Amino acid sequence: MSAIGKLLKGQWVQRGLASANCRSMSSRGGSSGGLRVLVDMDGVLADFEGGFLKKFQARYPNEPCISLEDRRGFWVSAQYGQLRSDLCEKAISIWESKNFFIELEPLPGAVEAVKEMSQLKNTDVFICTSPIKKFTYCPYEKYAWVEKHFGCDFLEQMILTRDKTIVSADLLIDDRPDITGAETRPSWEHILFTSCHNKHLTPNQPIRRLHSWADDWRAILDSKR
Ligand SMILES: Cc1cn([C@H]2C[C@H](OP(=O)(O)O)[C@@H](CO)O2)c(=O)[nH]c1=O
Ligand SMILES: [Mg+2]
Repeated sequence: MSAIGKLLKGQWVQRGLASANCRSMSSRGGSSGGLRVLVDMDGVLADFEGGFLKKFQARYPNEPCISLEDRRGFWVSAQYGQLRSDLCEKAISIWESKNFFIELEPLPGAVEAVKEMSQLKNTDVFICTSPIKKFTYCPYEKYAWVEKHFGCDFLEQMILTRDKTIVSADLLIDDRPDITGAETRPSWEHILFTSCHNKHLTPNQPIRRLHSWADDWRAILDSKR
C-alpha cells in the first residue's frame, strides 16, 4: 500500500473521528485589522528541547547526551554531531518519530498567554510554524497539538510554512536567531524568544527579546500599536 494509502487508512481516519467536532464552521477567523502577531510553536509554545532530551535518553540510554544547560546553537543535531558524528542521525531519529510533536509539553505560561493575547481587542494572533521535511507525522501532529491545547477554533490561526519571511505581520515571536527566506525585508519585527540554545547569544543586530511568557509580552505588543 502506498504511504498516502496507509496514512488515509490509519491515522487520518482514526484522528478524523477524534476531531469530528472540528468539522463545523469556526467562530474564529476574519481579521480585526489591528496588530498582527505571529507566534512560533517549537521553542516558544511547545517544549521541543525538553521533549527531545527526554526521548533521546529513553531511546539511547547508553549514549552521551547534552543537558539543556549545555545546549548551544539552534540545531540540536549539529551539536550532537559535534559530540560524536553518529549521534547526529540518532538525534534526527527522535523528532522524525511518531508522537514526538504531539507529545511535547507546553512551555510554562505559553497557552494561557496566547489565549489571552488572542482575546485582546485589535489583535490577530497566528501560530506560525515550520514543519520538518519528513512530513509523515509532523504537520498532522502540529495541528493535533493546537487542537489539544487551544481547541479546534484555533486551527483557523495556523500557518505552516518553511519560509516565515513571506508572511506579513507586525511581530514574529520566535526562538530561532536567524530567520531568513525569500523576502529580504520581512514586514515583522522579530522578537527573540529566549531558549536554552540562544540565551548566551549576542546577535549581530540589536534584537528585542521575550525571556519567557512571564516576561512583559503585553508591553512588546503595545510598543507596535
Ligand atoms: C531540527 C530542529 C527543529 N526544530 C523545530 C523548529 C521548527 O518548528 P518551529 O518553526 O515551530 O519552531 C521545526 C522544524 O524545523 O522544528 C528545532 O527547534 N530545533 C531543531 O534542532
Ligand atoms: Mg521555534
